[in-house]
Amino acid sequence: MRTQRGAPAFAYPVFLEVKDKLCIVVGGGRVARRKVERLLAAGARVRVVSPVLEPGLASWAAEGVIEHWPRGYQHGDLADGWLVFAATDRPDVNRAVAAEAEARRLWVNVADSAAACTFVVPAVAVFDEVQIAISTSGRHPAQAKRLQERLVHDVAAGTCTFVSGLRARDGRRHDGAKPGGESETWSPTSS
Ligand SMILES: C[C@@]1(CC(=O)O)C2=NC(=C\c3[nH]c(c(CCC(=O)O)c3CC(=O)O)Cc3[nH]c(c(CC(=O)O)c3CCC(=O)O)/C=C3\N/C(=C\2)[C@@H](CCC(=O)O)[C@]3(C)CC(=O)O)/[C@H]1CCC(=O)O
Ligand SMILES: NC(=O)c1ccc[n+]([C@@H]2O[C@H](COP(=O)([O-])OP(=O)(O)OC[C@H]3O[C@@H](n4cnc5c(N)ncnc54)[C@H](O)[C@@H]3O)[C@@H](O)[C@H]2O)c1
Repeated sequence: MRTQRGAPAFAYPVFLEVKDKLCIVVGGGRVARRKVERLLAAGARVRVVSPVLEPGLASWAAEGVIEHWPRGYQHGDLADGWLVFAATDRPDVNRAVAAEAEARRLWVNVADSAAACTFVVPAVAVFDEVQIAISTSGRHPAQAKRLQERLVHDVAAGTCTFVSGLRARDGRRHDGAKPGGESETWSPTSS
C-alpha cells in the first residue's frame, strides 16, 4: 500500500481507551492470553470464546476476572462487542471472525494475518506512567518484539538516556526526588 505521495503507508498509531468496553477474544491459547493480559491492565471487560483455555486464562475465568464462553466461535458471537481479537489456531475461523467484525464495523485484530487486521498490537515497554509502543505496521512483528526487549535491556543497564530524558521533562517522580538527568534510575517492566 502506498500513500498519494509515494511513501510507504504506515498504520495510524493510537492509544485506545478500552476501560469498561467489552473486548471479545476468540481463541484461548498463548497468543490470546498475551492480548487479554494487556486488555485487563487497561480496564477492559473481556470475554473469551474458546472450547479450551490455557492455564492463565483458565485461572482468570475461574476467578471471574474474564467471562468465558466454553465453545467454538459461532457467527453472531460479536453482537455486543466493542473490539475484537481473532486468535485461534484455525485460519478459517480467524477469517470468519474478521469477516463478522468487519460487517459490524468493529475493529479486529487477527493473530495469523497482518493483512486481515484493522488494527495491530504493538510491542510495549512500560516505564512507570510512560508507555512506548513499537510497531512495524504488521510487517515484522518479531523485530518489534526485539526492539522492545532491547529498549528494556538498555534502560535497565543505564545505557538508554532517551527514556530518562522523557522522565526529566515530565518532572514528576514517584519517589518524591527531584527529576534528574541521565543518572536517574528506572524500574523497567515489559508487557
Ligand atoms: C509485538 C507483538 C504484540 C502482541 O502480540 O502482544 C506482536 N507479535 C508478537 C510476537 C510474535 N509474533 C509472532 C511470533 C512467533 C514467531 C517469531 O518469533 O518470529 C511472536 C513471538 C511470540 O509469540 O513470542 C509471529 C506472528 N505475528 C503475526 C503473525 C501473522 C502475520 O505476520 O501475518 C505471525 C506469524 C504467525 C504464523 O506464521 O503462524 C502478526 C502480528 N503480530 C503482532 C504483534 C502484530 C504486528 C506488530 C507490528 O506492527 O510489528 C500482528 C500483525 C497482529 C497482532 O497480533 O497484533 C508480540 C510481541 C510481544 C512481546 O512479547 O513483547
Ligand atoms: N500475532 C501474534 O503475536 C502471533 C504469535 C505467534 C503465533 N501467532 C498465530 O496465532 C495462532 C494462535 O497461536 P497460539 O499459540 O495462541 O495457539 P494455541 O494452539 O495455543 O491456541 C489456539 C486456541 O484456539 C482455540 N480454538 C480452536 N478452534 C476454535 C474455534 N473454532 N473457536 C474458538 N476457539 C478456537 C483453541 O481452543 C485454543 O485455545 C497461531 O496459529 C499462529 O498462527 C500469532
